[in-house]
Amino acid sequence: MRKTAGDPKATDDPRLAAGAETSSAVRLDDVAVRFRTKKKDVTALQDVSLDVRAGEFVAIVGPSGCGKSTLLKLVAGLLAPSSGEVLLGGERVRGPRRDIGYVFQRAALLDWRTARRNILLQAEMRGIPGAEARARADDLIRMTGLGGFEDAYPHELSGGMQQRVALCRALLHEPPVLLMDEPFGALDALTREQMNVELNRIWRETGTTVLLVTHSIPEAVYLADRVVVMSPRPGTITETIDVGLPAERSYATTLATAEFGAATGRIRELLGAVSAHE
Ligand SMILES: Nc1ncnc2c1ncn2[C@@H]1O[C@H](COP(=O)(O)OP(=O)(O)OP(=O)(O)O)[C@@H](O)[C@H]1O
Repeated sequence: MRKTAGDPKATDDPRLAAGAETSSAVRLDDVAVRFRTKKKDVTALQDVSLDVRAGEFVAIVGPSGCGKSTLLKLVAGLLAPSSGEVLLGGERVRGPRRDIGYVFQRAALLDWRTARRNILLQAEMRGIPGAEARARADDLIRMTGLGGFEDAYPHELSGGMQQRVALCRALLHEPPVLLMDEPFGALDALTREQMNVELNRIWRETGTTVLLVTHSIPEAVYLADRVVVMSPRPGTITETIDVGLPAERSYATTLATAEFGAATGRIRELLGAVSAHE
């Protein structure tokens, strides 16, 4: 059951649109990934099964090299599983998917384009009509607090602002699924907190399903409905933790809740137990 602060029926949360609560947005069935290199074979993922509901926010944590990025690449169709099946919106993923948004640790903006034109690049690549794309870009610029910086070039923006531009670009085509690979890892602690608060709001406003890879346990618990904890390579899912917090979360209040303490404690225990065996 999705958690909301009040009566779910009384909200106009887009994530509660007809049927959205129960339908599967992303599904991995008994997936394994093996890489063959000249020197050795590496099993990156093994026995991974995961079902993410439409509108859900799932965070993935685990030790370095456990296959978190590999998992996102499978969902994006950038990589095929060695065995098992990956489904996006109920459809088997057979190649690169256009109906996703992807945000990486580095914003990867084009230096010679303004913030606005970096965002609109997504529309150009997809052939989204100009007027529609501009209106959507304006909405996103407002939503992410970039107003006033539309015409700035990347070097004139802070790291946090550059990541906001990358987020707008990833959301321009209204993807049902947003994949985020350690998107705030390069930001200072304060900016990272601000970005967490903004991402929580954007997630609620857009109704997008989010898969977030992060090395930060507090970030995972503050943002997610569920946190998937992975084991070292070959990456398997050790445990999935239901955070049990309402979707709308004030930062300071959330960090002081018993649910936040219990979830972060459990994840630390799992990851600690993992490193003790390494
Ligand atoms: N194209 C590839 N060829 C060979 N091995 C690969 C390839 N891509 C990933 N691997 C290996 O698969 C394993 C999982 O890599 P992946 O990048 O998914 O881990 P990760 O959990 O995201 O790591 P990190 O937290 O350090 O970013 C690693 O051992 C990595 O070296």
